[in-house]
Amino acid sequence: MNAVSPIGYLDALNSAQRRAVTHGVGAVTASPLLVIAGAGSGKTNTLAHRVAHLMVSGADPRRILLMTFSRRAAGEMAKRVERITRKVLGEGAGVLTDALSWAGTFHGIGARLLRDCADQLGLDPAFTIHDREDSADQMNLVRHELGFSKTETRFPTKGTCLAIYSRCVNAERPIEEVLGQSYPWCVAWAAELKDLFAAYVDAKQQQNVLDYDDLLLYWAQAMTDPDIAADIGARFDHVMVDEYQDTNRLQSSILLALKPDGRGLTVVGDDAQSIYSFRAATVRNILDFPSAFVPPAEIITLDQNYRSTSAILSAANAVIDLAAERFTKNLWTDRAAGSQPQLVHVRDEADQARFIAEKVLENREGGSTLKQQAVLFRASHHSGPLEIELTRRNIPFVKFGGLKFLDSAHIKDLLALLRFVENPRDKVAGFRVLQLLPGVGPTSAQRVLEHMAQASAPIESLDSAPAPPRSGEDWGAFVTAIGELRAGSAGWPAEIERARRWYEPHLERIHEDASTRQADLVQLEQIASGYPSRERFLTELTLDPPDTTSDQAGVPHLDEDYLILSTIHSAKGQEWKSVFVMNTVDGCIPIDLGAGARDEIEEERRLLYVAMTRAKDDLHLVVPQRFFTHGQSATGDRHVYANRTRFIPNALLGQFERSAWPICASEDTRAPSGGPKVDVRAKMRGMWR
Ligand SMILES: Nc1ncnc2c1ncn2[C@@H]1O[C@H](COP(=O)(O)OP(=O)(O)OP(=O)(O)O)[C@@H](O)[C@H]1O
Repeated sequence: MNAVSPIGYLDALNSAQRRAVTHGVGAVTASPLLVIAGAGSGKTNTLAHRVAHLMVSGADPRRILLMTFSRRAAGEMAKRVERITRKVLGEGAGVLTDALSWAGTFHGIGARLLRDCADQLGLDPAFTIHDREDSADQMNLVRHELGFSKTETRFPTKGTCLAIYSRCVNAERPIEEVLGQSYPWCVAWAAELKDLFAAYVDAKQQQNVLDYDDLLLYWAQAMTDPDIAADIGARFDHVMVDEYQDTNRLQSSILLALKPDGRGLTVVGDDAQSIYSFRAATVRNILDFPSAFVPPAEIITLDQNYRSTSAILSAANAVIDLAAERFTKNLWTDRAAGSQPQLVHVRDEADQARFIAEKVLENREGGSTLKQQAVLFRASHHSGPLEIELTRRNIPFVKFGGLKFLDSAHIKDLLALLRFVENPRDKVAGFRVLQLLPGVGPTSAQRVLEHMAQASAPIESLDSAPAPPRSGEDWGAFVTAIGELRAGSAGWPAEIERARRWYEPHLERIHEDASTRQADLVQLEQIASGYPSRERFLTELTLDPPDTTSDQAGVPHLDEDYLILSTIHSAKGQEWKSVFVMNTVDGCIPIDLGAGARDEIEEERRLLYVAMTRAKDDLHLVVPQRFFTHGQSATGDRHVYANRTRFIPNALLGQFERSAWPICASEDTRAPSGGPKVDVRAKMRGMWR
């Protein structure tokens, strides 16, 4: 055992943090706790200490449920817990933290519990999970079958249908209300949409697939049975939820059903950072939490910010102070003032890109690595011109929140194959895989799937399936490969290599750039080796796909230096020495919104606040004055003028230092000249006289 006193590891915490960490520890069961943790106030640190402290004080790690916003956050939390626990228990800490197996996202935990309790719920535990794109494809199939794709006036698209469905489910609100408030142009289709959703649910059940929403919906439904709720609730002594401001109604119902009296329940969040209402998250969850219990939950507020200089914090406070409704009080810091955040006016997006690239290099000359700097933007496509500029100058960067690694066609193909093997009734996966074979189109794929659907052993039935007419030898190779994969003879993760060997000839036939894509497949194989089974791999990857290739692969990039580009949403929970916020103009932040969307405007304000509070030492908000309009030729020069974001009105300008780039004397600052020094015209005339 280490010489540190058992409680010494809590000395570095401030008193509010320490109260949050030790709340109820040692009592038979802790009363419910809400930690309101402002930006940079050490929320993650505090939660990690609480988990460690519980374990050090004798709590069974297998009975701790920790739910975070992303899988990455769960992983980071587990590492921190281990570091802290190690200080007290030395080497023995590893055993404890390894046993902390119930750490993950709401959806991931839901999937595990549903498989565990499948027989009680009438579910087949081999269900597969559809990601958003698969779900939209499934919705489209049903929409087509019901004849809605051929209506005279245009029926909502598959994406809109899925969004409406998802909103109803997650917000636990009737369709009429959702349509009236968020999709008024679809109100006339309410009856058809209900039929569509009913058929969509049937199709998923026939195929034994669950979509993202089902993971929460089925879990919540399961919890309405008192015996099942008691059984699941009794598995955990402590339930902790991070980023509670970004949970939805369904998640809060689940939580309250897990621990109806709130004992052992801790939620942590910040209402000022609630930015996921488009996924039906509601800030009401955090506000209503204390009064859900009798006696009400204890509230501990963390309001000391350790991250930012006081000049940055003061500007961020001023921005959020203008919010219509707010519950946390302003943060304070004892960090030095530092320089004021800069509002930098540039001519257009091209200048914005040049400015950022130059400044980033200048910072690097000054001793900051690229990784200590981040460029944040509201929408993924905003970074286009910057990506070009960085590439041109050879400045390496990694982008978060853009096109996901797993969205590429070849990765989706290979995953669909594995999913089809896992659950041969999964039509969306089957449809995709079969059409990889030469000569197989939707009709012959459909015929094979129907044949399989009628068989009790679908994969085995492939032997007697009608071979698609033009698939030739590839059909036999496909049936053999899929049979071997299903039998699992190679074992996991070796079987992914078998899958890849089957897929590679098709990859080469379908894609011209097959060799670059092959490298991704090898990388996928590496990622797969980090999971214990095919089922876990597919589940976790579908639920929380890596943002970028390097996000998962990590290791080869660790020593390299690169600039971070990120959407504001994906920057949540992170911090950098220098932060640049692009396009700080109306129309970008707030993003273009219809009139009357007050709640959405408020959320945009919080987004700017989240972006600003990511900065430790310096912050630049860049304001391009004009934007080229889309839909014109490359040489066209139509543009629109932009205004500084409404979230920084004139009254707040004192919080910022303003400048223009490139630096040139503007007209009104040029010194009056007192008339021309040389009368050139007179000289010219004099030449000939
Ligand atoms: N008691 C403390 N003493 C010194 N530094 C601390 C303390 N608590 C936290 N910090 C530091 O403050 C910074 C912010 O902490 P952390 O990332 O946990 O904040 P957070 O509350 O999760 O932030 P956000 O909600 O904005 O993402 C980190 O650099 C962390 O090391």
